[in-house]
Amino acid sequence: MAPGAPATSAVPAASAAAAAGPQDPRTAQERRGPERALLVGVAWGRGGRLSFDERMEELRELARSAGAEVVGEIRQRRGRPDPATLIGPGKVQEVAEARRRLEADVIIFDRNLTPAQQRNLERAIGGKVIDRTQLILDIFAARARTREGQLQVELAQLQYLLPRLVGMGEALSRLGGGIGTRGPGETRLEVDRRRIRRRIAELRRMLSEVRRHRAVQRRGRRRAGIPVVALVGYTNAGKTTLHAALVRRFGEAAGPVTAGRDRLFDTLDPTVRRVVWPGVGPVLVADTVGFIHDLPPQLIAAFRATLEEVLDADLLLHVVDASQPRWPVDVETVEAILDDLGARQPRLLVMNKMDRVPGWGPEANRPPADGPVGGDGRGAPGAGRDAGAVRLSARTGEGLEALAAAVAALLERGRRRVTVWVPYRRPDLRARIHAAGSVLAEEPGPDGWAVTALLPEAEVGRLERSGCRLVTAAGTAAGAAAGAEASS
Ligand SMILES: Nc1nc2c(ncn2[C@@H]2O[C@H](COP(=O)(O)OP(=O)(O)OP(=O)(O)O)[C@@H](O)[C@H]2O)c(=O)[nH]1
Ligand SMILES: [Mg+2]
Repeated sequence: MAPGAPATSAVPAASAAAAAGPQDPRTAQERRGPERALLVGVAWGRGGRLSFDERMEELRELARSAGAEVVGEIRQRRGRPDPATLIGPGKVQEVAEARRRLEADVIIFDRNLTPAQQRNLERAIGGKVIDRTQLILDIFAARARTREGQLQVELAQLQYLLPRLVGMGEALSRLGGGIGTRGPGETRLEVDRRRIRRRIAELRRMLSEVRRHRAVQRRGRRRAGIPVVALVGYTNAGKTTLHAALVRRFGEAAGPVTAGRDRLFDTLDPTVRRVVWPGVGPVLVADTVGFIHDLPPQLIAAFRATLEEVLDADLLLHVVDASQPRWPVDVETVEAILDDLGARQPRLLVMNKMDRVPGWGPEANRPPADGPVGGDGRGAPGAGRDAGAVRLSARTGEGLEALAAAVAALLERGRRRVTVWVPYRRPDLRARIHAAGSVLAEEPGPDGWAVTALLPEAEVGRLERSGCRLVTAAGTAAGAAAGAEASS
């Protein structure tokens, strides 16, 4: 690979590109389909929890999910990263040559680049260089559907961009239209930076407005007292597929359910659907954005509010792609992010895609007679990360009953299912029941409400002392209403 060698290439698309000529104003995409990406991986020290291969495989998936075609991959192992260019100078040359040879439109680094490293690399390589964070931001930008999601992504992008605007034109021209376009002088840049800061402030204002609105919705939901179960987990674990399966199986009315797609970060905005959970009653099931290792900090910050809303749930179903040997690492990654977000509620591990695990049958889930459900089909229950997990296939629906039972048990844990009679003159007590537990049913009687709810034991005693009457320890709403009438 002599420097300056002619850009001969075995790639058929090259001839189309050559025919288009250097003056062709069309973008790479218009000329020849997907953007051609060259991946660069760097490993140093003992590496992280994922192997080099696993990280590069994930980068490949991310690039594919962003709509790019991966045309090559270059790796380097080093004692430590080069402060100026991350990879060594010789490797930079190799990447520059590969870019020309493979006619790559974009070089994607597996590691996050400082603004200076990115600038140095773009100069030396002579093409667009982006890092993993920017790749993920691009995917998010393409996926955001709700207004809040779009505002959050734009905010994260601008926050990422701001420190990269220092004395450079490439980053600006990369934006295409919109904020600050190509070839600015220093003065122009100053203006653009100001405009970006103004836009960031504006986005923050709009987001807080949207969030106020969400808070109102959430309060309404709390008042309704319906338990919320949120599906969380690594990207591509099968959350959306499981969400759809649950809605199909337990949903009230058949509505449009979107199926998950095999691409990373397919779901960006939380989707909440109401189902009737066996043994529990109405339950809201929320599908959420997937997590990934080394999640860009800008994105955590931007999506914090959305995630916190979801983390308000009564129970988290942590969905895992159990068909991947690396699943324990993914579990750790997700648990760590949940801990960071301050998630306190019970979590149930759901080992998904079991249809791909040889030798599995849904009977591997022990009957939910007592205690945590699940059990290891292959090893001793109670041992390892998957202790107490439920195994299922969201795709085939096998194992959904075991999940249903496990969730019902967890939602009732530490709470008692009671029907209490609340006199009409004590709306405060009715409000207290709503605040303290999950209301399953309410029926008006001649002189009070019969409220059936899952309540903490202590709260049941407090209510009795305050003038509520326990109608039945457990029973149907209809029976409770009859009881309330009889006792009035
Ligand atoms: N074989 C098999 N494939 C599954 C199963 N569940 C999901 N998948 C596939 O896995 C891929 C990802 O599924 P999704 O439901 O989109 O995953 P997700 O967790 O919602 O992903 P993000 O929204 O990107 O975080 C899709 O191609 C699904 O068809 C399963 O039980 N078995
Ligand atoms: Mg999804």
